[in-house]
Amino acid sequence: MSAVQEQETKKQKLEQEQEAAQETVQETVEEIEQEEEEEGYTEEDLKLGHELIAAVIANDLEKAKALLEQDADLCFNGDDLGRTPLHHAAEHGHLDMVNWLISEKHPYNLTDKNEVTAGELALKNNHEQVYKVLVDHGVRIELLIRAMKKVFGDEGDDENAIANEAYLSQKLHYDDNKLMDENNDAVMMGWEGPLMVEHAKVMCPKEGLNVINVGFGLGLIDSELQKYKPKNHYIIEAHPDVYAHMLELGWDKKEGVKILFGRWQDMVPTIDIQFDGVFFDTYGEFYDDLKAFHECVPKMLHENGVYTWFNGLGATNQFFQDIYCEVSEIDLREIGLSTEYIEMPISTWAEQGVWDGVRQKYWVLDTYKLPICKFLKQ
Ligand SMILES: C[S@@+](CC[C@H](N)C(=O)[O-])C[C@H]1O[C@@H](n2cnc3c(N)ncnc32)[C@H](O)[C@@H]1O
Repeated sequence: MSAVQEQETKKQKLEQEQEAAQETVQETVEEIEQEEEEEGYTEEDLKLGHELIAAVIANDLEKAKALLEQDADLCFNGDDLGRTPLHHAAEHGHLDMVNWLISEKHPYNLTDKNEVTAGELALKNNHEQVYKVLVDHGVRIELLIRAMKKVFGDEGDDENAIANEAYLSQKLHYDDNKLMDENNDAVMMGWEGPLMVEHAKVMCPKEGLNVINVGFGLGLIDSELQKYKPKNHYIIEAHPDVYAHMLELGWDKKEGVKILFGRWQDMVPTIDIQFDGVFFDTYGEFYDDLKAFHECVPKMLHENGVYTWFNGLGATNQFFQDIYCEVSEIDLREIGLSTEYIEMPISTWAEQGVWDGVRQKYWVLDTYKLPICKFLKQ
């Protein structure tokens, strides 16, 4: 067989495999949709479901296995709180039961009627080992989903760009130390001030450095960075209202400051200097955008420089935050950067009246995990 023929055969085989895999995914999606359509449980389902929950609470693995064989719903959530077997196993700290449930493909991320995850129940009840198993499993699943998206393609990229464009075309307003969008969602809030002080400190520990901030918002981090008299202080900002606000405040006239007005996706490729400190904090973007920015960093960062980013990953759920922080660390390691999370207490978000007039609270955690990324040592 010639090399060309061999390649063609391989290509055909690959195409067949991809088609078969796509069909399997399609079938699974259809099955899930059908299950979702079927409303409520039959009496038999309820009986088996409650028995399964009882077996899980009693840590009776054999009984639980037998019930599953009799077709009990692995994710039965018919109790008052809408908690699944994994919630109950995690709450009671039954490690073997947790391991069995996830081995049976119980999703790790189901929430109850109060948006509580199994992981949070393990954490709240100090079941450290169970919590670690759940976090590790969550990380594995997220990486697997990532790998599948790579193989089968992901429409997410286009959707992300559309969401960011939609944000950028909205009218914004500054209001009482907040930057708000048209829907009264907060783009940036003053309670984040202490976080910005720390980010500035780690990326710009002395005077005369080259620094860049992506996303001006309230200008909190930029005001902090100015205190260290940077030699070059680049700021990328894409929203016309924010840009106009920056000009009103005279940011374009500050010594060393260079404003790049546009999306970072378009501005970063135009930059021809390297930075001692890089900070990233945008809005109307998703994890894939953050990851795409991570990938730009090795070109922008001086060999001894520090890269840090606003860590709002899973910020309304400690369990999800711990999973996404690990996923991010893995993503960053893949592009040659180490990550250390410095934990700092944060309480300003919980002060009286902070969220008044804000449609959706985007933060509930008492600890902030501030990421410090550097080039991995060879
Ligand atoms: C959360 S605020 C930044 C707050 C800032 N760290 C501070 O200390 O005040 C996010 C900013 O990113 C800007 N932004 C959103 N998408 C952007 C993009 N693709 N490129 C550049 N800036 C963007 C927003 O307009 C907004 O000003």
